[in-house]
Amino acid sequence: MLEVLNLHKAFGAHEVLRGVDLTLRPGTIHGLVGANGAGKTTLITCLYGLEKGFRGTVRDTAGVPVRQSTGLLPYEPYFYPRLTGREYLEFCLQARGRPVVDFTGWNQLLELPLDQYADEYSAGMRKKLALLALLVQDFDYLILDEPFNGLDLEANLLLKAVLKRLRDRGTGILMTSHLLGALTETADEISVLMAGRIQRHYAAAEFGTLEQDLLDSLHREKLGLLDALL
Ligand SMILES: Nc1ncnc2c1ncn2[C@@H]1O[C@H](COP(=O)(O)OP(=O)(O)OP(=O)(O)O)[C@@H](O)[C@H]1O
Repeated sequence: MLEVLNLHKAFGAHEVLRGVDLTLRPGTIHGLVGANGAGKTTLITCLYGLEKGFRGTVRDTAGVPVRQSTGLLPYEPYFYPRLTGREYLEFCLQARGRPVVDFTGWNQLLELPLDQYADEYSAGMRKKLALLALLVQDFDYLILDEPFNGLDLEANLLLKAVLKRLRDRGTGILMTSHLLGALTETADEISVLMAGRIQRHYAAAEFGTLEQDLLDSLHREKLGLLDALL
């Protein structure tokens, strides 16, 4: 299980995370929602060890380093210039000391031009390539920052099916999304990050309440303001 306990992170005087507790169990899809700037990406980068200077505990309870057991899909995947899609995939595998496998099967699904330079891909193709690099490896956990963003309709549908299958095979998946429908269709639980903490945690049976809660707060705060403007 991946475990985050009492996580605090500040950028200068700005306290972004103020005691976040979160767990990611194997065979579970855990959705993370929160407003723009709530700290979702910060939480993920702390969890993955890309951010320094945080307080609190971040660990895989199996005693394995998180980066070893876990694959990360960053919000904006980065590719080195003059590396083809295929070379990028090979690089990802070799960097982890894994044998280079045949990408044909997975790429029949994603249909990427693997022999073109990855830094010349469109935004959606870049996201697909970064996903492909995770799918060809066998991670215990996946952390996906906005995985549906930029994907075309077919890839969106495909990704939902892939995530459910991985979950059923035991992978633990933490993902952020602003598309509530994508989360409620796939996730087993959803946490809401607000004011630096997990304000509420919803089990699948309570997802209807989550939508209603968000709608209620929107009606109360923003739609009231809109009434005054239009
Ligand atoms: N390197 C940084 N230096 C200073 N402030 C930062 C840095 N990274 C993030 N922040 C701030 O931390 C806060 C949380 O940012 P973060 O990217 O984690 O939010 P988010 O929930 O992922 O937002 P979004 O939904 O827009 O992607 C924001 O106020 C942001 O400006």
